[in-house]
Amino acid sequence: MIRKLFQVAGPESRGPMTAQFVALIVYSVLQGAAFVLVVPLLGSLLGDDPGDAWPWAAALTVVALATAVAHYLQQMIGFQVALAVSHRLYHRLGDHVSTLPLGWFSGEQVGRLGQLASRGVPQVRGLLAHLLQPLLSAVLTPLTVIVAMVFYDWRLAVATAAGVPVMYLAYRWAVGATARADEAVDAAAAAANERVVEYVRAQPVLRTTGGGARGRALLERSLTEQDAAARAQTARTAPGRTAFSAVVLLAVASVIVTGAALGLRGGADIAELVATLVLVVRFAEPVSGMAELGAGLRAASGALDRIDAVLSTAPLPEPTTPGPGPADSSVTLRDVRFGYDDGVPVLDGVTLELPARTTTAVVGPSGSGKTSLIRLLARFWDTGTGAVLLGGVDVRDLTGEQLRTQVSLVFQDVYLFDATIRENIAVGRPDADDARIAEAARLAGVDEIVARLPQGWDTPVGEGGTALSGGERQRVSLARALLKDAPVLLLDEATSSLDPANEAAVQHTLDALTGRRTLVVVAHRLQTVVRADRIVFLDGGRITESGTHEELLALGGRYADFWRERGSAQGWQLARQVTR
Ligand SMILES: Nc1ncnc2c1ncn2[C@@H]1O[C@H](COP(=O)(O)OP(=O)(O)OP(=O)(O)O)[C@@H](O)[C@H]1O
Repeated sequence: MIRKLFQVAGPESRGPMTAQFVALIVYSVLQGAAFVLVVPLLGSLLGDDPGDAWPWAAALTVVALATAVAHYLQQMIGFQVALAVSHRLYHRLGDHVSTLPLGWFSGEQVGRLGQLASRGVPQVRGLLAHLLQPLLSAVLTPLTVIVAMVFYDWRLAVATAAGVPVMYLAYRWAVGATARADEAVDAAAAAANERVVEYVRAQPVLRTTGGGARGRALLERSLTEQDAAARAQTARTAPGRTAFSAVVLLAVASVIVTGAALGLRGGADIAELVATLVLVVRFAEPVSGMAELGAGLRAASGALDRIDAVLSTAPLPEPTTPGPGPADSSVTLRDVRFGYDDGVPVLDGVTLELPARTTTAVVGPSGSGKTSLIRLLARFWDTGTGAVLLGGVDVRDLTGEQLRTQVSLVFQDVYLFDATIRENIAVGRPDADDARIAEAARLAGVDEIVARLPQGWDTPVGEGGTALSGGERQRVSLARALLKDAPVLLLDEATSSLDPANEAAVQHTLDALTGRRTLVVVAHRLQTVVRADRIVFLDGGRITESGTHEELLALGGRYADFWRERGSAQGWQLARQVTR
């Protein structure tokens, strides 16, 4: 865990963390030394001449003071290092995720990243600030004591050391049992949380369908399961903790018995023996404390693993120096094969030449790879084999900045910031003047939304844009893309916002851009499809038909089938073709 801590904290934190470890080691050894000095002190006090105790008392005072100073220093260093390292970790995570492929940012990853920021990094901070000291003291202080005991009575030292492996095994067992019980409690808590959120979110459905009682029963059941897991946790962890405490007590008792036997047989100095036994009892203190550290250490170790997993994710390779950049706004795919992590091919040998300033509609059944195709154009991922070229240059030879300048993308699931409409449009170009923002908004039909809202341009859109409808959000996103003014615009039309006002706005935008930009549109609107220079029909990751609307109708293939079946519909979805 300590190796991983150094690895995750990065080279800049290595120096301060080493200083913290040195301070911790010095403190733990001094603490052990202070315990050890009690032996000669007591030995002298109980011996023939108590006056011999003075030098030992002085030595103990000096070491005790040094221990107190070391304790203060290690605490101060620990807090400072913990703060600096957690601050650094936020930066490392932020810097690293900004180099990751856009495709990495799935909902699941974003959720995990949020958890890392809100809980994982603070857990690592807690490890540095609060857990390392008791952990190192639990190991180093007893070790110092055992080494020192060899000089007083090697037999007692051996008896004490013999208990260490047994205590270690008992500790592992106790911590293992706690870990398993905690996992069950965490899983039950997560399930109960999900149910609570689901119950709240599903209120409209539950009330309108009369399913309230059933929804509540599901919630009650998960809460009961959570209670049961918490009760089982106590039952499971109690034996381990009790066994560990018992083993520590037994180890101490066996040393006391050994000491007593040695004393009775006259093999040891009684005064030193009594003092050594006091030492053994103190030895048990930091060791017993270890049982309390298990849960915190496990949580911190899990957080380190998750942070390491993010930091180890390979970034998108980029050229270090910018090359010549795209010659024009043409788009080319050359025998592109691509699949996600599960290895199932999503695009299977796609070749396309889209000349500059043309409009291409990509259509096909759900799951045929349309969204994946346009996301590859924006380099969300790199192709498995084949190449994607913008203006004749492989996207892998473009710097991030060159790619961002060349391409704008309007997603289906538009994300708006919790800011005003104006700020949301200007997000990619904060320096844009009002006239340019107004022009982009007019082209995307946002001016009409603004006119309806009491606060106009300064209307806050709420978290994620919830104050606007899906279609309105997509229009704001379109205006944002227009303001950016990239030569290639990729648009994934939202099926969820096929209302006439939105359709007219999107069409207006596309008409205004036709012949001025290279447009690639995952199309769900008939208008977009019919007016495109070229329609590409994707099925099972392959281009099965390609041409103009008239050419594809004349071909009499799947596109023509669709046209005949749904030609009069406002919006459409193609069903996956079932082949037997
Ligand atoms: N991030 C992802 N990870 C794993 N698989 C994915 C991911 N995104 C899409 N897929 C899978 O890839 C295949 C193609 O998906 P894609 O979204 O490109 O299709 P589509 O034609 O745009 O579908 P739709 O019209 O329903 O949006 C589907 O089987 C989908 O489940």
